[in-house]
Amino acid sequence: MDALEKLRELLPEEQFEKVKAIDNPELHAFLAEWIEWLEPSKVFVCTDSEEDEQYVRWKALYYGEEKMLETPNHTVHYDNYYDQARDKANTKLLVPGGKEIPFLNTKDRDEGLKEIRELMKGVMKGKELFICFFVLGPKNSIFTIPAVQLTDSAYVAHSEFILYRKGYEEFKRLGRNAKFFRFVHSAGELDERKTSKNLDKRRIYIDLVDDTVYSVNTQYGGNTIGLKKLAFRLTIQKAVKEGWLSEHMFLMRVNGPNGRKTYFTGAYPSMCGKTSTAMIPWENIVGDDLTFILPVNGVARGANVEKGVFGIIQGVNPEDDPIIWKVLHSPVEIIFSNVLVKDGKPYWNEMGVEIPEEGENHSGKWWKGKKDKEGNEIPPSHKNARFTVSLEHFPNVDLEALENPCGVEVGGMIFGGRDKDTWPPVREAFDWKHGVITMGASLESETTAATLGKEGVRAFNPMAILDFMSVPLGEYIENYLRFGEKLRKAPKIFAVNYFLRDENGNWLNHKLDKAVWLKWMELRVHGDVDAIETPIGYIPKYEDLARLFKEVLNKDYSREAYEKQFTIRVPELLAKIERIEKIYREKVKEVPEELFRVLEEERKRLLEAREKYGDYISPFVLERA
Ligand SMILES: Nc1nc2c(ncn2[C@@H]2O[C@H](COP(=O)(O)OP(=O)(O)O)[C@@H](O)[C@H]2O)c(=O)[nH]1
Ligand SMILES: C=C(OP(=O)(O)O)C(=O)O
Ligand SMILES: [Mn+2]
Repeated sequence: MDALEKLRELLPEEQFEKVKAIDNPELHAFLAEWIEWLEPSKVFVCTDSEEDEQYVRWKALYYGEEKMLETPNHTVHYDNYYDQARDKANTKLLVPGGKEIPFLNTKDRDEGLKEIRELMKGVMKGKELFICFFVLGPKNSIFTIPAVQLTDSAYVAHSEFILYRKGYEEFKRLGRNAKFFRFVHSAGELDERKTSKNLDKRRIYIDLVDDTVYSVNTQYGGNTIGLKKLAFRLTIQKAVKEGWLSEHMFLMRVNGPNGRKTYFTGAYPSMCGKTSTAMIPWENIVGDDLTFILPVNGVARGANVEKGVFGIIQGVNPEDDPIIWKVLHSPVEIIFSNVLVKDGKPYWNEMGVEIPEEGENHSGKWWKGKKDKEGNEIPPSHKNARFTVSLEHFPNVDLEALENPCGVEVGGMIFGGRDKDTWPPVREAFDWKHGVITMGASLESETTAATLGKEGVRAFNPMAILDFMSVPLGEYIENYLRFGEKLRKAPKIFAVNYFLRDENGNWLNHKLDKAVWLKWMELRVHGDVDAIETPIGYIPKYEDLARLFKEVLNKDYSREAYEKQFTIRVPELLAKIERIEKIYREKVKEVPEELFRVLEEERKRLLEAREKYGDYISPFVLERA
């Protein structure tokens, strides 16, 4: 029987007509196979209509995966107490023969498919299956990738409507030509709080052969929202094959002198400042998490893969994040997840206002001092609690850039992570290759609550992308290096570090200091200010930063603060090169030879500088040199 005939049997008339309207036999075969396998009691196919979106929103409430809050259009969703972050151990790339690839968590494809299919057999009995169509990147553009999501979680489908552009009409338009991604998700059996119950059987399997990702027995967005971190594995592979970049980067506009607009991308690991950088009130956000960068006529052009934000809520306060704060307190559509709720109002850690001493949170009924099974005190909200909201609601969104089918020209690319003692707050690479190798490929960052496991451990995390890497690292870096050669004028590369600490563990910078580094980088992209040459790149001159601190933050910036922050820390920098080199020599395969050459040159420059000036070199000393 052909797939369409089978679908006619499986679906009620009205739903069948919606899938039939898409002329794509491959899609029909995929849907027929999985509807039969999952055995849902009900199927709903979402078109791009407002009614269908409304239906999904309503179902999230009806099935109890979300609850209404006091403010209209606000809801709260809870994930299981032990399902609050990405599960790295159970996220696997399915590759034929189960080939081991350094740093990637692989599994034999046949075995993996067998296991996940068994876990999903009949898993939707008694549940409703939502079939949704979206696109990655702006519609009908050089960036567009269509995707279909199957899920029994109305919360997941609802989140996707907020975060991605609708794609039903796009599927209709593309017909048989659509090469599309597929996501199959089931939250599995739910407990009385409507959270996934069988966490021991939580699996996220990425089939790189069929561009399909399966996810089961989990609800946390990072594990389930197909178009976000699941699709990311597929797009990295695609980009490396086709010679472009798919990156874990924000995309933002920094406003220069006389109305000049310069676009920056920034790659920092999860929980290391992408959203809070892209949200700086006087600049403009285009995206906060995922960016596609294509070479177009010798220019790097970037576009946001998404149209919304799945942001970390802890620490959002009216002073540092006035725009997010305001949006979170306005009646636009928002899903709060894993926050504290009391009398219909959401609360979160470090929000800068008083928090009730009891209510409901990710642990169920909560009171101050409550402990979990492990004996740890449970804070009001989870560290990785989030808000989900469309970018259109932000007054600082650059809508033109967001929707431009050709994206925007990328002027600068930034790399950064949680580093307490090595990198200065901001510096510029000598050139593309130097930046890609000593900043991107050498990135390390302390682990955070965005993934399950121990926090605060310094970990190798090249381009902030290691958790999502789906090709051998050597190939990925090779593609990066070659990408720069396709450009007439490559973007400037910078590295930032917001997380320097002093001997007592205190931060050396305020959360908003990053706004000054951005203005400096914008000036550097256009050659408007000089800089100090150091062994590791160019750093700002004191005078320029002092002026910018005054102009941007109305703050005095002392010579002492500058000297402390921008001192070149030779021992730490040399130790880092050792670590990085060792990893690439011993663990990664087929590393481009130039990586070792560029690291060696950097080491030499550091050793020579140490000869002349000692271990800790003041920027003032280097300026005079
Ligand atoms: N100390 C310090 N913390 C920051 C800074 N920027 C962001 N954070 C915190 O880091 C966490 C993650 O930030 P976020 O921008 O959401 O990270 P993302 O996951 O990369 O988007 C939040 O708790 C922020 O409050 C900073 O400049 N300094
Ligand atoms: C969604 C995530 O992204 P980020 O923390 O980078 O915003 C995640 O890490 O699960
Ligand atoms: Mn973020």
